[in-house]
Amino acid sequence: MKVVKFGGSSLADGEHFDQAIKIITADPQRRVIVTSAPGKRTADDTKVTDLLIKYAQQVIAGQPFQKTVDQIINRYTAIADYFNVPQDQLVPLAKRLNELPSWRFPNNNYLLAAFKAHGERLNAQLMTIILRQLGYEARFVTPEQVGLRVTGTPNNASVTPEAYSLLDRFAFNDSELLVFPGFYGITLAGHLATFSRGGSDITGAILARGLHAECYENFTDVDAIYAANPAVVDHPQPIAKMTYREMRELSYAGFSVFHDEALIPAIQGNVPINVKNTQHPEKPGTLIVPDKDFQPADIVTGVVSGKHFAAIYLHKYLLNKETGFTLRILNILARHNVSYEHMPSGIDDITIILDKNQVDDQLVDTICNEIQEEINPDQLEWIDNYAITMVVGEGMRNRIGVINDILAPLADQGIPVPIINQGASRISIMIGTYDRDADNAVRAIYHRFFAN
Ligand SMILES: Nc1ncnc2c1ncn2[C@@H]1O[C@H](COP(=O)(O)OP(=O)(O)O)[C@@H](O)[C@H]1O
Ligand SMILES: N[C@@H](CC(=O)OP(=O)(O)O)C(=O)O
Repeated sequence: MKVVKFGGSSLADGEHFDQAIKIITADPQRRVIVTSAPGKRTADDTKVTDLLIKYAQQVIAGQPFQKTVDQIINRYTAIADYFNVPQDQLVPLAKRLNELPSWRFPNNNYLLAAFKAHGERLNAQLMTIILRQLGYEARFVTPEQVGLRVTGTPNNASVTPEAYSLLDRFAFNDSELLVFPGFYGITLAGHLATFSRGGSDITGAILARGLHAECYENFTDVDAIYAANPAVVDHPQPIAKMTYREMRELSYAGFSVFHDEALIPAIQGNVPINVKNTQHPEKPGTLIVPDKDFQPADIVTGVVSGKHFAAIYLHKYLLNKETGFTLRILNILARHNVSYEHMPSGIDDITIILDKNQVDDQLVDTICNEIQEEINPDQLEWIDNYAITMVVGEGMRNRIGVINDILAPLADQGIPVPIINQGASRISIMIGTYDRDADNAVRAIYHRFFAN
């Protein structure tokens, strides 16, 4: 059995639905289908998830929202019309969307999550209606019904171990297609909570593990995962095969094509992932497999840059002699619920790199004030313009001199490298640059390793 997830770009309109249904029905192994919310139809279109966020914000602010609701309903109606679905079949979907403001939520974060979840929920319902109308035995299944329990914050949830024991007990028959909404689960108190943005990939992976799929097919809008983001490098080389670890490092650092957290259930369940293009399903796409099933042909598999980083830099003489110094700084971060990404250090210096989406200006000031007061460093800086470039490849493991091949093209281009972190992972090297240089750094490194 295969779990098949379609991204928002693959379910944006009737034609894309039609193509997705051709893919689903072409292979009898494709039995579990995960839907995203309708994505952008054109470059300047708005994703349904973003319309739902607008709807939630208007409700919270007490502003008029009917225009936004109509815009959302129109997206589903346009898809239904493509398949001549009778109007009355959409009435329950529109009713539910209209009723959301009357639901009770513990706070506005839960409200936002529940609104967002409906993009995928209504799309899964619509997909079920269309499949049935076309004569297939299809069942709409919700996270509530299978026990997809989550914890954490309502808009950044994580699956619980209990969800897997509940999924294990979920029964379905050989002839039916199951259609699940992606992106959300149910909290222990019974509220809807979403994963972080792009999180339908996570639902697909949870179901692939929980229902013991032989493969998780992730359909998107590119022929493969490329060795560099196609928005940065012209016609980058497709990656035929890579390991879970490589993909996790690459997606975390910026390969938005597959969510980094979606790798975890696949790793735990040992389920291979195949990323494929909805428009070209005959192409092999990219296969993501356990380390043991992979022999690297190249030194580097991918190069990626993320610009959403900042750093706290501290200098203090005899830092190396002080016990508990790092612990005290990390405690300050932990008090404010801030995690860190990398922490290169020297005898008198330490740089703590973090995802700056976690902090606002006020929190930066609070954290820096607390560090100054508790640690009293000789120098303390908040560096806001870091970008992190990750060079990733299982093939780097036992190679000597890879770092030279990475740094030489950067030096040729006059790109300064304030930070390097090598050794923490055997399959990646982190290069810190200033954000203005990030894309050039990716291009320079890519061309050095993939010139031919
Ligand atoms: N290395 C990469 N290889 C392929 N696509 C990438 C890469 N890095 C970023 N992307 C982007 O990811 C997009 C697909 O991801 P996403 O928009 O989340 O798709 P979906 O709507 O299918 O979930 C591609 O259109 C491409 O712009
Ligand atoms: N619709 C959600 C979740 C998701 O995974 O979407 P997509 O498959 O279009 O990346 C979002 O936009 O974040």
